[in-house]
Amino acid sequence: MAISSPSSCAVSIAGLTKTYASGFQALKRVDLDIQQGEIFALLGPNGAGKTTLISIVCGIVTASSGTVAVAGHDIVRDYRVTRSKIGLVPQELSTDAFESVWATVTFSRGLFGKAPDPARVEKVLRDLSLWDKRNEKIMALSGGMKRRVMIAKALSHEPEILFLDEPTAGVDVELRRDMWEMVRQLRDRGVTIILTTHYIEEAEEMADRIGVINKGELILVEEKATLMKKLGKKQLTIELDQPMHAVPPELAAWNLVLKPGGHTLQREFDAADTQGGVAPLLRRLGELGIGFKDVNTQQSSLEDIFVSLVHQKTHETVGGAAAGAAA
Ligand SMILES: Nc1ncnc2c1ncn2[C@@H]1O[C@H](COP(=O)(O)OP(=O)(O)OP(=O)(O)O)[C@@H](O)[C@H]1O
Repeated sequence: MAISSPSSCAVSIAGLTKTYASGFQALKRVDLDIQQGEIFALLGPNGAGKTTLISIVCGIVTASSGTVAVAGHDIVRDYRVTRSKIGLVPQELSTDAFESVWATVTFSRGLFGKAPDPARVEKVLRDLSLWDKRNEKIMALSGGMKRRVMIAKALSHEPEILFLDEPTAGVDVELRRDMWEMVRQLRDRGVTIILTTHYIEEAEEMADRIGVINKGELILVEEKATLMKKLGKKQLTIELDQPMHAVPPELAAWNLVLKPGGHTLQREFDAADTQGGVAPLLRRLGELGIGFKDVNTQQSSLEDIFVSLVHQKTHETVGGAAAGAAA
């Protein structure tokens, strides 16, 4: 039976908690809706609960409380339906080393009760540049190729939702780019993508929306562009012709910082403030006869934002105690 949730929701998570048998609480009342066709990146430090969250949605780990619906179907009551809609590329490469690429991907499709479809398997292998390797045993493949096989397995039954747990951990730059391209193509075909990553650059490059999880709590969910705008900072740097001893009082309104040596003035402002008062400041410098050689602005990256968010939260909640306790 379908749960009443907006039809555009690929995954709807409500009040989800998980306490492992050890007594460790890995998830604390997580609420999250993932829209159909979006790329959602889940960021968080080691041990934050990302894999636990994904594993619950995929039916590998049982929740302690709360509900999850996949395309409107409850993952416990309608587990057959929900599992057939999901593909999971796990963090660890786990597949039969002695099987051929072709056999293992074909077998994965069968696991979901889908009729054999060699044309479909061929397409998946070709899309992932694995076609030439189809008859090779998995153990003979490089780490990057094995990772592609894991993706091929996850796609073999044509899932609507693909979970990628650390898809590019330990892969080289070229394969990472290829995988990003492949993920975008899947999204363009309507597949919803949920990925976890430690590479903030990956989230910055790919995600439509970003969720940040820390110590089992979802501390933020935001459109990437909004997040960068809202929390991002810009820094204006002015390289002076002549060093100065102090910021002239006429420039007080701009809160400039004079760097040691007196050659550089800096000003930080919100990224949402597109002007940042730069033009009036430069005009004022001209009026005061202060010459400059160079002016540049830098925007903080998602990485800066992420680090400051998690750092801030850690200090708020545990008063500076060490994060990421061992299992
Ligand atoms: N089976 C288990 N029993 C007890 N604790 C567990 C179990 N599995 C995970 N944990 C703990 O739950 C917490 C969250 O783990 P999880 O693997 O979900 O984190 P993660 O965000 O995916 O981390 P990483 O980025 O390191 O993969 C960790 O502290 C982990 O040690």
